[in-house]
Amino acid sequence: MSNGWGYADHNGPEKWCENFPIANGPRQSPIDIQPSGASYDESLKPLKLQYDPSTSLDILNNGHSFQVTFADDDDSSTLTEGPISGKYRLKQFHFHWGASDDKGSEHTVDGKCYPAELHLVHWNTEYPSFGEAASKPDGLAVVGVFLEIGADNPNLQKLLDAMDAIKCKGTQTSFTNFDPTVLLPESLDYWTYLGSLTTPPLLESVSWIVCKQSISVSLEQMKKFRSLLFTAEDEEACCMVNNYRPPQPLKDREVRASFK
Ligand SMILES: Cc1ccn(O)c(=O)c1
Ligand SMILES: [Zn+2]
Repeated sequence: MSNGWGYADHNGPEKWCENFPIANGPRQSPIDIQPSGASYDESLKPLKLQYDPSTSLDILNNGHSFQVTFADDDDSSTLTEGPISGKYRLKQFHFHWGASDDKGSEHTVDGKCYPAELHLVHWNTEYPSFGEAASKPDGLAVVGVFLEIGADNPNLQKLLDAMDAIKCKGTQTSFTNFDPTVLLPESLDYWTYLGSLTTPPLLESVSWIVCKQSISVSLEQMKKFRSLLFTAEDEEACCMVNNYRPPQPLKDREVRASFK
């Protein structure tokens, strides 16, 4: 396809259903989380995130976001407990953000948008690979963390410093010895529901785990996110902003809370 999917009017979220009809499926993401409609489930366990910094490999501009990819050939970096059963391996994390501070997150809370949202993507080791897991209803688990405008967040700085090397689509650079734990909020209280990838192919294989507490990002740091480009070096430059899918219908799903 000449113009693959993206976030512009001609290839953005409103058009994805043309090539990915599951876009109108029963368990699509993101959603608007309404805390008053979420049911506290005392059987939900605390999240257990055990990451080994030596598994971080590189940082890449893939033309939709920037992502840090991890070695996932053993159980060095895993998510267990929480709402899931079994063990899920960390594959990558990436962000979604807006052109201005009033939008950018994918999930919203009672309609509130955050300027950005972090996704930590894990796959179920019941299956042989990420690719296999991505097509199974319990194949993936993504931890979402909201970013809120506030104080400069020193834990984002290593990511921001790498951005000059990945300005254009298709560029990547080594990104080693990074522990994603530093990106998590103090409290790991969460909402959880069954959903999908928020980008094509929009597969309905994700157990979503959205943290109630946000982490901070400064206005200057957000400007750095917005300095990335959707486009390759030899194309007309287009700023990487508004790379988020809006909330989708909840349909016949419940959202559970790990906290009262
Ligand atoms: C696997 C996957 C792909 C895209 N996005 O946005 C996600 O959050 C997770
Ligand atoms: Zn995402």
